[in-house]
Amino acid sequence: MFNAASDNRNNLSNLNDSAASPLAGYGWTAELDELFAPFAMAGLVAARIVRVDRGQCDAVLADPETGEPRTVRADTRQVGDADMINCPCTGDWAAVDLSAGLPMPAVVALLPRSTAIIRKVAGKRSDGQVLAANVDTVVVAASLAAEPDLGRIERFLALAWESGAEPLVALTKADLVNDADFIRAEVEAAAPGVTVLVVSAETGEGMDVLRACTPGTTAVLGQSGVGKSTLTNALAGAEVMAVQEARSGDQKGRHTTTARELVPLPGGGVLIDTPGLREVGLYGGEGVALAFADIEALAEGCRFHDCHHDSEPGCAVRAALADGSLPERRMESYRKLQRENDWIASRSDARLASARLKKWKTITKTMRAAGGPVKR
Ligand SMILES: Nc1nc2c(ncn2[C@@H]2O[C@H](COP(=O)(O)OP(=O)(O)OP(=O)(O)O)[C@@H](O)[C@H]2O)c(=O)[nH]1
Ligand SMILES: [Zn+2]
Repeated sequence: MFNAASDNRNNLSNLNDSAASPLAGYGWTAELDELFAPFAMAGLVAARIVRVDRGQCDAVLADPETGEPRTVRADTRQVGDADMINCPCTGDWAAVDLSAGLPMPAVVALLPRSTAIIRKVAGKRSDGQVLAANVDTVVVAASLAAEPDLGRIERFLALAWESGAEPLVALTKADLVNDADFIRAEVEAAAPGVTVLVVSAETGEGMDVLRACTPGTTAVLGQSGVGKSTLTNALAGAEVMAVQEARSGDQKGRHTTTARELVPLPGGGVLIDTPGLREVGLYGGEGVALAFADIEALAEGCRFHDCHHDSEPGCAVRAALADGSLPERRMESYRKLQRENDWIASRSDARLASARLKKWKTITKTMRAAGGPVKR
């Protein structure tokens, strides 16, 4: 006899198959096939989160009826978490319950992330916030139309390295300057091990190389007005993101992108456009060391392995500063970001300790209410 339920499950597992999956264009992989298998068995559907709002999200999934990618609005309250880092975000892979009877589809689980771009939230608090998940390449966009802010680029790169994704710098609006190569060399010195591309969405310069450098999932980070949305539109070959109206003079304009959006690209891969970030606080980790790999390598040559590069004899870092091969500006930037990282690390310890204390208090309270630990 025809068994609708098992037939439906077969369909679902076919749809979730990496190569055949309609979500292949959204970054679905064989590894995700495996991770998702238990959820597929439970009749849940795999989806990629395109954007999040309060308690809800837009997620793209393979429609079980048509097999075509479809965007659904889904409730995310079941996967909400007190720690913002664990909350759903753009780029997350999710298990969605499409069962009839629910007021709307619901996200019931998030799959483990391969990478995550995390910043410290703005202001004095030390909490982390995920900007995008499961990203392969982070494009740090900076405009050639203004003096390059190397410190800011270094900060974005530290964040990018820390995410686990591959960083890349795109210097935008090349059509507005004549000395792009000079600026590129300056930026390259502040970005060891990172490809620095010169692009113009206006003339198309460098866009093919950028396209070739960004397979899989790419997130674009950068200040407001550097042309992130324009890049996204150029790569998507369509007006998917609203672009600012040019403001005369500074080429900066007002803030337009308000949400992180995941956009499929015609040649494969997806792009996550992010709103221009005013504050990009670091959230600890190895990102700073990776972004300043040149200084870390110099420090290997210091006489003392715990050299602070202050007044110790035989300091290779100070020697490089003295002969000019390491710019003072870069050294100061390194120290500043390191201090920031240390501060966040001390705060995380404090936070963990207080969370543990709270948990302990609840346990003791429960035990007391129950008449103390059971004695045998
Ligand atoms: N000449 C020139 N102008 C560009 C280029 N790319 C972007 N612009 C202009 O720069 C301005 C800002 O572009 P957006 O793409 O909105 O910048 P954004 O980084 O997305 O800004 P937010 O959404 O606020 O974060 C707009 O007026 C664009 O037309 C380019 O390659 N050449
Ligand atoms: Zn030293």
